[in-house]
Amino acid sequence: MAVYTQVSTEEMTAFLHRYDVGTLLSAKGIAEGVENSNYLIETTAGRFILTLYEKRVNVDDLPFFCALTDHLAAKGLNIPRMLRDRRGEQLQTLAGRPACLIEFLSGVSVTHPTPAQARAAGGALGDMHKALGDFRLGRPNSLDLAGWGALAARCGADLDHIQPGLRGRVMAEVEWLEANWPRHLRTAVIHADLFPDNVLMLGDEVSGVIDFYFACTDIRAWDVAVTHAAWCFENDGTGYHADLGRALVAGYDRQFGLSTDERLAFPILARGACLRFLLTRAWDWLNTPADALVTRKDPIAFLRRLDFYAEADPETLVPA
Ligand SMILES: Nc1ncnc2c1ncn2[C@@H]1O[C@H](COP(=O)(O)OP(=O)(O)OP(=O)(O)O)[C@@H](O)[C@H]1O
Ligand SMILES: N[C@@H](CCO)C(=O)O
Repeated sequence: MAVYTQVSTEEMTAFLHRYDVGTLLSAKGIAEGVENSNYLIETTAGRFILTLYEKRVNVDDLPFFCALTDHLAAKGLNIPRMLRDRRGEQLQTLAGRPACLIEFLSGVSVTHPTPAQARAAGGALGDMHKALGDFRLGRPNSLDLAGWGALAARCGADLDHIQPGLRGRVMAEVEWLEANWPRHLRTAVIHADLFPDNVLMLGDEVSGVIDFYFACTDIRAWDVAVTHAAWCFENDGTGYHADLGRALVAGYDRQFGLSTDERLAFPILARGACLRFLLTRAWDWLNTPADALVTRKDPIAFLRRLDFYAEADPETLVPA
């Protein structure tokens, strides 16, 4: 359960008084998520999400995330806005943490997507990339190729405690990606973490995209590769579902589209995506405090995906 920071009822009540959102009826910690503390708040005016930003979110980046979500919501996409208090402020401090009150969107995250749902997710990603065409801000990706190398070095020999031989495999992959990374591809602002748990769905429709806290400027097609790796396998990384892969890319192509160069580089981008999640999960696996109410995610599930992409043929994976 991702509640790292406990907020007392008194603190919560005083916090809500800054906004025009009625009075507190209930506040429950949300079990899903690993990065931030999230509460579902019910007031006399409706439902809201309260997020307290933890470890990986840099407070200096919060204005970028506010501007990004405002931009996408203004374009009519189903993106929850970070609400403004009576003084017009979006960013707050609560229980000693940076915090935001966020619009609640209906919908559920799917655990076993159907091809129709994967197509809708690909379409939502394409819509986002289209809507970001005129977004002028940027944010460097701290979890890019250089960041993966640095994180791998910080995990060091402890990687072998997760699985014998993992350190050597990871270091070889970092080296291979450094030699082969498609640096010529177009960059843009991307979501960079579009896992099924960050997409809210009603039936086969996307009712919301959440969790923009890894959004950054990087290779745009890498966002498609991250989404592909997140949506098209069993949770443990076994069993690639080609029907989901085809549907997701078709949904994306319909709304935005991959170039020939992006298709050719897709397995390399996907290997980079797998390494990114393998490493952040490995770091969390090795460093999550014993008293944190959070379920650690399995790094090896992304090693299995990496093995798949290392053998994959771009023509089959993302046919034109
Ligand atoms: N705006 C929203 N409307 C409805 N539900 C939301 C909203 N924001 C978050 N949630 C719920 O809270 C859960 C956790 O949110 P979120 O994924 O942002 O947390 P996180 O700790 O940043 O997660 P992650 O591990 O995916 O990075 C989501 O799975 C969803 O159920
Ligand atoms: N979506 C990520 C967590 C956020 O980095 C994962 O499943 O590992």
